[in-house]
Amino acid sequence: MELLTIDHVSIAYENERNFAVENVSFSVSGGEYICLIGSNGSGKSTLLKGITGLVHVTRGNIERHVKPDEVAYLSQNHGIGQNFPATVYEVVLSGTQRRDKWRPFYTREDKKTARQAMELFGVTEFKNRRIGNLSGGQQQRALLARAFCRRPKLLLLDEPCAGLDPVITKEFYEILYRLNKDEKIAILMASHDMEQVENYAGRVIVMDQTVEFDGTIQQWREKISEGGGVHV
Ligand SMILES: Nc1ncnc2c1ncn2[C@@H]1O[C@H](COP(=O)(O)OP(=O)(O)OP(=O)(O)O)[C@@H](O)[C@H]1O
Repeated sequence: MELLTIDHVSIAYENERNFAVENVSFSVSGGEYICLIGSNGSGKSTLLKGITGLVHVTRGNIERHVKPDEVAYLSQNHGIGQNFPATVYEVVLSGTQRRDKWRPFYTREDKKTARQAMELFGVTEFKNRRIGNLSGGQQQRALLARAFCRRPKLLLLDEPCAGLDPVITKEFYEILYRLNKDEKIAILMASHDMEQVENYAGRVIVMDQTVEFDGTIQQWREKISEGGGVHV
């Protein structure tokens, strides 16, 4: 089942002749694990923001064949302010609120979902701590637990492990892989971490404003060995 169709999309921030993303087309199907790779400034984050609606798509069209609540987005860890006035439990629980069914209270079912998500992502022990007091990796896990509460079909991730140590990073990618395999959540992730891309991605899309390559990791390796690689 197709979740997302990106059709000849171009995105410019200011000057309409200076595109950060240019004429990009591809689609994402249920259960795929796709890594968007490319050098700094190649348009990966911009494309993800275009998909989420955070930036305006200048030309072309993005069709989402899923409800807005079925898409979750997690960006780079910029560190939540220490004084952010919510505990891990409150942040995770807020993920159960759906835009189409807003309620002024949480049900017993919502609380159970939040507890399960905290357990799954290993943040139960921090549940009463302010999220801003956690380490970067713990915060990212809590935010992923929050995203998971929505039962998303598609998870968009923008370098979610930037700045995290290698052990935490590996753990985080293992969680993502499990989500993809066990829960069949499709993943579209911008990444510079080629080890993770090699280990987990079923498909890689190489960007340089436009799509330079779209295929399996094996096909990508072959292209590189033939000398056709793009610097990432
Ligand atoms: N808010 C903005 N206003 C103007 N230009 C922007 C803005 N954000 C990004 N750009 C420009 O758009 C282009 C694409 O940037 P983008 O952040 O999408 O690349 P990226 O592939 O995600 O890079 P990185 O790997 O460094 O995160 C770059 O030239 C960048 O300078």
